[in-house]
Amino acid sequence: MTPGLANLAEVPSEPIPLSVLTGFLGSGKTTLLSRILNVPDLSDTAVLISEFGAVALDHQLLEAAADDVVELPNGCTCCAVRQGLADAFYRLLRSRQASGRAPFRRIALETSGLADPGPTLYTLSADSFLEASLRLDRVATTIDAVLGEGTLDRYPEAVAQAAVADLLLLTKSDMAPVTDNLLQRLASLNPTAPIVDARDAEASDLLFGGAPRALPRPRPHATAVHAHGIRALSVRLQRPMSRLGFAMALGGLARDHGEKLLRVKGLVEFSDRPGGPAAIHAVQHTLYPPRWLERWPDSDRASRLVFIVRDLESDEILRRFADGSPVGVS
Ligand SMILES: Nc1nc2c(ncn2[C@@H]2O[C@H](COP(=O)(O)OP(=O)(O)OP(=O)(O)O)[C@@H](O)[C@H]2O)c(=O)[nH]1
Repeated sequence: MTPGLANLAEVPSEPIPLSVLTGFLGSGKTTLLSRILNVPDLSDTAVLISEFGAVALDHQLLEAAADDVVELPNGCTCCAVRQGLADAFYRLLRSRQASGRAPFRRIALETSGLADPGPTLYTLSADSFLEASLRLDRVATTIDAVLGEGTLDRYPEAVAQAAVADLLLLTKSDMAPVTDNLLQRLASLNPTAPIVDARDAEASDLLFGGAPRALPRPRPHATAVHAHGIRALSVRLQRPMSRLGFAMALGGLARDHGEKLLRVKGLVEFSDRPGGPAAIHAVQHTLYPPRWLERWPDSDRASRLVFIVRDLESDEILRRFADGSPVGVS
């Protein structure tokens, strides 16, 4: 953060819902965002747009009146540009406070089409002011119904975007029917996110608050093999692990193989923490604090994890979680 910016901004009394809209280049993010922002109930939404390339156009292409639009040119939201993202949030919140108006009711962040959302989420969780001021509503990822499969084959960025999503939004289904293969692929990459045909859904539910009607999920495929040596391994733990045992297993994996561990996501119950399961997230070397859930989201009560890895053997993962009697499907 730029020195001094924190002093000029106050934490709002209620955290502001923030949703991140990500998805590969040209997959329909800006088009969808325009549709969402045109919903009257979603007025007073601030928008941050992070665009790849020196010439930023998306804010001009956004055919909607957002309350405030901040453009982050050249915004591959990774590495050094992360600081720009934190500063942009500060500026947005501070200028609103300076205007004397109540805080924004919500904020939408459109990432660049090449961004790995992991570092973006890290930026938000690593800054205490932003963490207190914002509440992550969801990460929604647009998937092009026409080009999606090929894009997932060719671009690890697209795989990371799909894996990190809380909601997968299929776009362009007016151009071609959504194929079973694409659904299968998405279900394997991300076993928890509902898959929604954006065309059929209420725009007001897509990014904030509501839960849009999802398509039936196909069963994850037993052989989800991806290009570039990237593949997904689903692991079910048959016995609850202790928090320490789990932290050592996942932490050791991230320490020794972080660059091969593109994404870990899961729902895990611990032997020494009764109550609901924890949502587990890791991106490469970064492990996020577990988010405790009050209850399991569906009838499946098994602890389960998905590892998206590059050139990492399943056995190397499974042996670390031996205390949980893991069963892996890749
Ligand atoms: N037919 C059809 N075209 C769409 C749909 N969504 C987006 N498009 C078109 O696809 C093109 C790219 O859409 P954008 O919304 O700019 O995609 P984006 O993901 O914001 O693109 P980047 O900012 O480059 O990453 C535009 O020509 C849109 O009009 C859709 O659901 N149906």
